[in-house]
Amino acid sequence: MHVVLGGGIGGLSAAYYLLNSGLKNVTLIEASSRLGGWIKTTKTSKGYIFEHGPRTVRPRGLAGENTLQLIEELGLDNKVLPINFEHPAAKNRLIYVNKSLYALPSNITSFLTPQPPFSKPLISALFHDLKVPKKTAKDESMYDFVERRLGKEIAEYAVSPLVCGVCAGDAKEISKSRNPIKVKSELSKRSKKEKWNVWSLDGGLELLPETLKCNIEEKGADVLLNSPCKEILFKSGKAVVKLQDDSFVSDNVICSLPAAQLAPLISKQHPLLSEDLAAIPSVTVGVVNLQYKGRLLNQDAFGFLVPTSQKLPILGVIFDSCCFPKDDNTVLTVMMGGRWFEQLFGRNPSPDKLLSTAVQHVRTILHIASVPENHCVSILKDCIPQYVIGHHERIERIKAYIKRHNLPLSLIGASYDGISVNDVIFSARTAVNDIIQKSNLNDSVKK
Ligand SMILES: Cc1cc2nc3c(=O)[nH]c(=O)nc-3n(C[C@H](O)[C@H](O)[C@H](O)COP(=O)(O)OP(=O)(O)OC[C@H]3O[C@@H](n4cnc5c(N)ncnc54)[C@H](O)[C@@H]3O)c2cc1C
Ligand SMILES: C=Cc1c2[nH]c(c1C)Cc1[nH]c(c(CCC(=O)O)c1C)Cc1[nH]c(c(C)c1CCC(=O)O)Cc1[nH]c(c(C)c1C=C)C2
Repeated sequence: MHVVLGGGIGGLSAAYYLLNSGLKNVTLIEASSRLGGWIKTTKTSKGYIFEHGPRTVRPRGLAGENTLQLIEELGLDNKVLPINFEHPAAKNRLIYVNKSLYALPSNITSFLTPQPPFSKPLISALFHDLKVPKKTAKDESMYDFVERRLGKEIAEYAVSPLVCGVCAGDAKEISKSRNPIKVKSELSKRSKKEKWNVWSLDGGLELLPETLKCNIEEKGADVLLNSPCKEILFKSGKAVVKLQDDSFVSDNVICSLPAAQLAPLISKQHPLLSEDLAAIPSVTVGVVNLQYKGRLLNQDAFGFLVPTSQKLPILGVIFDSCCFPKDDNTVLTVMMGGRWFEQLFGRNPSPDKLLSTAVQHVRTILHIASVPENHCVSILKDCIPQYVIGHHERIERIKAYIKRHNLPLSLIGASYDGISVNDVIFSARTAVNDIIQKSNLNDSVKK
C-alpha cells in the first residue's frame, strides 16, 4: 500500500504518478474538505474568473515541460490558454517606485539606455559584474548576491520586487541556488513553436487538480477528505499513518504537507528531523480579487510589483483582464502582506480591512475611482514557504537524515526544492521515480 499525504497539486500528482507506474492500492489523505490546496478558482455569477492562488504556469525548463506532458496525458490540451512573448502581459511587468509605475526592462534597448527608476543603463551593471572579486560564501541572500555583482539599484528595484512576486518574501533573506532534471512532450514542442511565455487553463487553474482527482479515482485510488493525519510512526521498514479514528500501514509515505505541518507528526520518534522541518518558515498573503465594470486600465501589463523600499501594505497587483480579457471589464488581483503580513494587518484582520486597503491602493496607483462590482477576499495563511539563507543546507541535512535512518518517507511539495506549480509537480514525479527504482533494486537483490 502507498499513502500520499496532502491533496494539493503535489499530493495529487504523486498519486497520479504512482498509479501510472502500475502501482495499485494508493490512498490519498487530505485534511480539508476539498482538493487542490492553494490552487483555487472562483467563477463569479457573471462568469469572471477569480484565482485565489496561482494563475499562470511557465512552459519552459524541465519542470515546465513535465507539466505540459501531464496536461497532455490528462487530455487538457484543448483547455490551455497560452500567453505568448508578444503579448503585453509578457512584455510589460511594472514596478511602482516613488509614486510612479515603471516598466521592468524586457528588450535590448532598455538594457543600453538608462530607464527610470534606474539611473544608469543596465549594461553598466554587467560591466560592474565583471569587475567584482569572486566570493566563496556557500550561501548568501539573493539581494546580497545581486547587490555585490550588479549594484544596489538593481537589487532594490529589480530583484527585490521579483522575489516579492514569486515568494512574497524579503530578498535580503532568500537564498539563491537550485538544481534540475529532464523530460519532453508534444505540447511542450508546440509551446516553443508558438513562443508561449506562460499559460493558464480555460475556466481557471483549478481544472488541473479537479481533472487529476477524477483520473486517480478512475484508476482506483482512495481519496479521503476531512481526514487530517495526526501522527506518522516508522516500524520495521513501514510507515504507520494515524488519523483521528483510523490508521494505515504503508510501504512508503509520500508527504506533500508544508514542512512545518509535517514536523509535529514525526516529532516523537524523530525530534531532530522534526526540528529541521519546523524551521522552514512560510508567509501569509492576503489576496483581494476585484471586478470593475468597464476597461479602466491605462496600461496593458501583467501587473505591477511594489518594492519593499516603498513601505506600502500591498505587494503588487495582477492585471488579470489584460492576461485574459472578458467583455469590457477590469479584473485585478491585489496581493498584500507576505513577509510583513502580521506587522501590517495584525494576527486576525477583518476581510473588510484588506478589501478597503486594496480598493484604496487601486484608486491611488491605477486611478480607478469606481466601486468594484464584485470582489473576494482570502487570507492564505502560511501559503508561501521561504527559502531563507541556509535553506539548501537544511534540505540536504533533512534528506541525509531520511536516508541514514532508512525511513520510508518521501518529501515533496513547495517547502523543499521550488515553489512553482511546475516545481511541485516535478518533485512528485521525481519522488515516485525514486520509489520505483528503489523497489526494482530491492527485487533484483532478492533474486
Ligand atoms: C497567492 C499564491 C500565488 C501563487 N502564484 C503562482 C503562480 O502564478 N504560478 C506558480 O507556478 N505557482 C504559484 N504559486 C505557488 C503554488 O501555487 C504552490 O506552491 C503550490 O500550489 C503548492 O502545492 P503543494 O501541493 O506543495 O501544497 P498545498 O497546496 O499547500 O497542499 C498541501 C495540502 O496538504 C493538506 N494538509 C495539511 N496538513 C495536513 C494533514 N495533517 N493531513 C492531511 N492533509 C494535510 C492541506 O490541506 C493541502 O491541501 C502561488 C501560491 C500562492 C499561495
Ligand atoms: C506579490 C505576490 C505574489 C505574486 N505572485 C506570487 C506572489 C507571492 C507567487 C508566484 N507568481 C509566480 C510564481 C511562479 C514562478 C515560477 O517559477 O514559475 C509564483 C510562485 C509567477 C509570476 N509572478 C510574476 C510573473 C511575471 C509571473 C509569471 C512567470 C514569469 O514569467 O516570470 C510577477 C508578479 N507576481 C505578482 C505580481 C503582482 C506580479 C507583477 C508583475 C504577485
